[in-house]
Amino acid sequence: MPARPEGQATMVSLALLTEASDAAIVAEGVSRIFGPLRAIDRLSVVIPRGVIYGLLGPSGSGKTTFLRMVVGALRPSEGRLLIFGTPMPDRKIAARIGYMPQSPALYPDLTLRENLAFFGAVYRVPRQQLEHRIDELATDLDLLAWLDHPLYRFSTGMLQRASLAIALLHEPDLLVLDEPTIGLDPLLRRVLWQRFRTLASAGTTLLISTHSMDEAERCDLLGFLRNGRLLASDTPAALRAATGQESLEDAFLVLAGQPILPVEPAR
Ligand SMILES: Nc1ncnc2c1ncn2[C@@H]1O[C@H](COP(=O)(O)OP(=O)(O)OP(=O)(O)O)[C@@H](O)[C@H]1O
Repeated sequence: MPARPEGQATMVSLALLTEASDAAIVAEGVSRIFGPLRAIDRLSVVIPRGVIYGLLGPSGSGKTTFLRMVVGALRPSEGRLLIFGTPMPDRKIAARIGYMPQSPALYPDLTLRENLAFFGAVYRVPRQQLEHRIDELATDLDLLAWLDHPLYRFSTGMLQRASLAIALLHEPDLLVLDEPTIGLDPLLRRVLWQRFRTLASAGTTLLISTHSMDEAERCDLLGFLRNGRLLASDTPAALRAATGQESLEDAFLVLAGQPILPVEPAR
């Protein structure tokens, strides 16, 4: 009875095709090779639009390398990487992406307003919109009182928010954030995550790298990365269920083939 299985196969591949063609990010066997090192090793994933996708992995697992390929700053050594259906790197698509690198790339001697105006010109935000956008972002990110102060006077948390404001300036469709809340206090983390959720609800796709299990729990979808390989990619609940673990940390260890050591009771 070949007709039915064939029909089913067609339906499945059509479903995959539709999912992929509509996706924000499609990676097909993407690698990035530095000399003898495969920093990203044949990574395949489909990330739909309007979700928060977390990339979780230990230091050196390849998170930043993957993010840099997504924003077009690095070329894949192998495979295909499509953003909104277009192979990267591509200038037009890059203009639809907001990137917040791990260390804020800002001008410390300029005021926040001057930094925002500079990047606004780089992103070609129309002049008549720019002033309004600067005020809006400074209000949303609680930086209004600091708009005319130079950045060298800003705390770490304020710099993180300034960096996020710059990534959001041109209202990107895809926001790529490299450990955006590292070193921030819990209240500020919560504020930023509320902001991320609002953006996703409005249709923005967010790709966020993190070390933190607590943040991983807040993502719609999660990819576990280790030694450049994507070990699994699913919802946090599905990853826990598939591994039979209660915590994402233990789910990660199971998928990484590492032993789960008992936690020492507090003294
Ligand atoms: N330009 C480069 N040249 C050579 N090796 C590189 C380069 N960029 C990254 N690597 C190596 O690739 C591997 C992955 O690095 P990457 O920065 O992507 O990891 P990461 O998961 O983001 O780490 P962290 O959480 O510490 O930021 C590391 O071994 C790193 O040393």
